[in-house]
Amino acid sequence: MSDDRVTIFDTTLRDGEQSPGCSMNTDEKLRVAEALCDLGVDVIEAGFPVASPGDFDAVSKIAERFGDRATICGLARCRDGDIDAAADAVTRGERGRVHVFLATSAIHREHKLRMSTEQIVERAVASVQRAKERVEDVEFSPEDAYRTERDFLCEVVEKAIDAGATTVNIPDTVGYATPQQYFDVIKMLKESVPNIDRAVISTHCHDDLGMAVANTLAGLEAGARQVECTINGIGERAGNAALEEIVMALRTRSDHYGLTTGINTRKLSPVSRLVGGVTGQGVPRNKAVVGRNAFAHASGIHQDGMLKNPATYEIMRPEDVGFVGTDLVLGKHSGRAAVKARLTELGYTPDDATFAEVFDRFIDLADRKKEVFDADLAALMDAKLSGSGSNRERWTIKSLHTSSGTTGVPTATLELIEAPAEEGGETKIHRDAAIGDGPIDACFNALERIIGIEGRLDDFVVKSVTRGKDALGQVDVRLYAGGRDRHGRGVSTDIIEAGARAFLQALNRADADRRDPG
Ligand SMILES: CC(=O)SCCNC(=O)CCNC(=O)[C@H](O)C(C)(C)COP(=O)(O)OP(=O)(O)OC[C@H]1O[C@@H](n2cnc3c(N)ncnc32)[C@H](O)[C@@H]1OP(=O)(O)O
Ligand SMILES: CC(C)C(=O)C(=O)O
Repeated sequence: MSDDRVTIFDTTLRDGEQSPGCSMNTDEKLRVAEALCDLGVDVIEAGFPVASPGDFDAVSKIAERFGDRATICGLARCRDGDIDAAADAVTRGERGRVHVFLATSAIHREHKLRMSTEQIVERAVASVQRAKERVEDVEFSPEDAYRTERDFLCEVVEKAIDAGATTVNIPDTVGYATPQQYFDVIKMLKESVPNIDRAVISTHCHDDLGMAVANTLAGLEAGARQVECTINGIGERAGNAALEEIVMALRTRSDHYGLTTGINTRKLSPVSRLVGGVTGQGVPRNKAVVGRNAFAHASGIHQDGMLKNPATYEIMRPEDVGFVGTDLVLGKHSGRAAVKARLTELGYTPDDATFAEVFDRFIDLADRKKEVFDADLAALMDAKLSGSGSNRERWTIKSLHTSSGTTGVPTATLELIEAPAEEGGETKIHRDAAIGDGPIDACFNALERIIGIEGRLDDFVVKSVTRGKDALGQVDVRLYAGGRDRHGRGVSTDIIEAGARAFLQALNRADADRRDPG
């Protein structure tokens, strides 16, 4: 491999699986392994074969089926049984790797392993040699390498390479290093270990302080050429470095890193969804690269920028990571540009006056609803278009208040704006209140009194435009008024308001005929 090509070692099926609640059965592991091959990872760490017969079976089957598409790796402690199990499983396929590890930091040596430094070196060397008898491709990890004394780390790494390790992995097992510190340790190994050129240096960073990806990238800058990572960053505790973030950082900032991978980035989002589904650990909306919000824009200024040139607010193209496209989410922070663009996409070409009115209704709706969907916007537009035909209706609602319940008389208090008949004329406000059989009936009675036209309600149909508790309700009314049948439509998250708007639209039509009978 050329010196600028980074080996992607995916450990979703091993370290990722160690994340609480993320364990996978053999079928699930096979599905993920196939997706990882399609994605183009170089090495799949498929499991820890000695851990259970099920894991042995999964690693063996993955090696059999996919060992010709990626190197399949099995993890082993420095114990003969572990190494033999890992070798037995991975050698079922064409390209197998055994990954042996042994902790080297003082705290792990003294409290967990209860071994001296001499014993550690001896056991590491013997284990690498045992693995080497079975496979050519052996990786060695000094667990908790970052917290290991530097001289001792150099010694273990050198001896592991002499024993046959072709990859030396430098784990920041507890996610303690900062990017600069991780850079320094990799650089130090490159400069101080005499035989380091005979092995690939690998990174394995945990995310306890949220620095796993930054540390991994720092490791690459210092000379590492393999990265261990997982889809969606799943793994022990806070997780591992996220594969999708590393790959897209290298690609997007190739000007800075000058490194490449063999990953087909268009598969990143599908693999992320697969792993999220199989593990039941969904991807947070704001997750970099693969989260639902990664290419979604909700604020008007950003939406306006995106419509003018996507490069204003996106540094990657959504299609390049497998998203259909940018999502301009309509809501209370949206501006005119985004709403107009969406209406055009939906096939509407409102004139300025119609758009101004629909935009006002949109903002009013967006204040009550988390997200305004296409169907909501279409309903606002349709309600407007099914109006009197003139751009501005003579009567519009300024405010509406109703009271109703199991006791007392339902009442409605309404304020209507009466638009001037001619340009430059005076706008008038009318107020009235009425009672009725229910709050909607009370609204209708108040509307009739203010406008001075009576209607006989023949039909009242209410339906929900979208789903959810805050869905927009649409009311269609048919009433006989001014000697004719009239239709009216109103939409609102409040069904009483939607009914009043529908009734008012029908009365506006009757009023237009009254004023202009011809
Ligand atoms: C940083 C990492 O991610 S390391 C990988 C972590 N992954 C796992 O643990 C995989 C799931 N684990 C398992 O299924 C089990 O723990 C097994 C099968 C590996 C071992 O199970 P058990 O034999 O019951 O041992 P247990 O888990 O209780 O303790 C671990 C033992 O391994 C020893 N050990 C830990 N790491 C190593 C190592 N790299 N090499 C040799 N021995 C080790 C511990 O000192 C301890 O030994 P002890 O029992 O003599 O005190
Ligand atoms: C086994 C090693 C590589 C590991 O997972 C760690 O140190 O975090």
